[in-house]
Amino acid sequence: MIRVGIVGGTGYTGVELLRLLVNHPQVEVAVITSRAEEGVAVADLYPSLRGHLDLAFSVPDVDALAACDAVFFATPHGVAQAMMPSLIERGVRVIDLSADFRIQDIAVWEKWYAQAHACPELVPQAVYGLPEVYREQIKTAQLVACPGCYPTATQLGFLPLLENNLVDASDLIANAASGASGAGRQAKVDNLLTEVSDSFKAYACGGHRHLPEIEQGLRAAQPAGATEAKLTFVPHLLPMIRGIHATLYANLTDKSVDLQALFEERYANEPFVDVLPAGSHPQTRTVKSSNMCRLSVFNPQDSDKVVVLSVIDNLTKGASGQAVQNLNIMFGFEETAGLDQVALLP
Ligand SMILES: NC(=O)C1=CN([C@@H]2O[C@H](COP(=O)(O)OP(=O)(O)OC[C@H]3O[C@@H](n4cnc5c(N)ncnc54)[C@H](OP(=O)(O)O)[C@@H]3O)[C@@H](O)[C@H]2O)C=CC1
Ligand SMILES: CC(=O)N[C@@H](CCC(=O)OP(=O)(O)O)C(=O)O
Repeated sequence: MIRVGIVGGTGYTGVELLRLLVNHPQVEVAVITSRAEEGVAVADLYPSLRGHLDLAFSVPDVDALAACDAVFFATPHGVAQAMMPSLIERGVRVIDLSADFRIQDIAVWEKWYAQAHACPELVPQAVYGLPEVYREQIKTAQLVACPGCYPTATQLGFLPLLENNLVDASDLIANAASGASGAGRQAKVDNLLTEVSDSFKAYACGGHRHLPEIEQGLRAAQPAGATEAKLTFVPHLLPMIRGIHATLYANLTDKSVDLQALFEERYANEPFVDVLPAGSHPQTRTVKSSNMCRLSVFNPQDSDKVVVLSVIDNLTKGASGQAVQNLNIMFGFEETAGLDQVALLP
């Protein structure tokens, strides 16, 4: 049994972590922080957890967190980097759900997040928490930077094509649509029911902060000498609570490959990636509240285009579920421990 702490327990990813961890056989949630809700019982704020967790929110305290085996940060960007040196120094293993340690080039991070990075010296030791690529490094990592939600759906869809240099990497396109919980729990007019429901829009078409993260991951997957991956990424807001649907496009440079077999073989041993039978279209509701990514691959009209469809739950495989998957890998637990929920349907 390990003791874990969660910094930032009142947001959507915080409560999603709790939903998963209260059923984890090897984890005790020992500390959960909120400055605004200090002293409030978790089950009073989130009655869904009544009977599952007898713990109150406390203000973040380094000594209390350092007494844990692992600490999750489910906080806005900028928070984890400020507390990280004192936890790392004291030997705690940290899983950061925010963007603080995802991007290796500090200048790129500072440009997209419009702030100075508080501890650039720890960035090189952060392991990017996409188990389908970095499982071996995650096993021994002290600091894991969990991928963003759009980057998870997009990278899993493009990886088999880029790893095998089968497409023109200089012209990749991702149209991805997210449910409103992707924007977090803070009340914003843009996310009111009356604003989101019964409508559909693109946003951040001129540039979204997940673009450099996705390109970094895609480039790392390419074989030496391949044309550098460049992506046009357009996020959209869907009138639903959870889920991401990414539609990915690329031009094939090698048409001789059996795309269905390629994808099936790439993910054959992955517990949380499901390649659907040829011709199937994945739906977000088939992954809702589960840690699965479901993919399908098409070569429409036998053209030179490949289209990949990729769905995840932004709060589970896109955030807290993937964070628990990383915890399991780091501590040598069964990778699926606490994560075997079947999607909620309808
Ligand atoms: N929503 C999603 O689908 C996804 C979110 N993420 C990322 O996960 C992180 C958490 O997102 P989300 O769950 O939406 O929650 P929020 O970003 O709304 O963060 C909420 C939590 O952080 C705490 N917090 C805020 N500021 C500070 C601070 N300065 N020091 C300590 N604690 C602080 C808040 O508690 P209090 O202020 O009371 O202390 C609250 O519990 C973000 O970085 C987000 O980008 C990643 C993937 C997907
Ligand atoms: C719908 C919506 O607003 N989505 C958010 C996703 C951000 C997110 O979750 O950011 P990280 O994964 O980097 O933490 C957005 O586009 O800003």
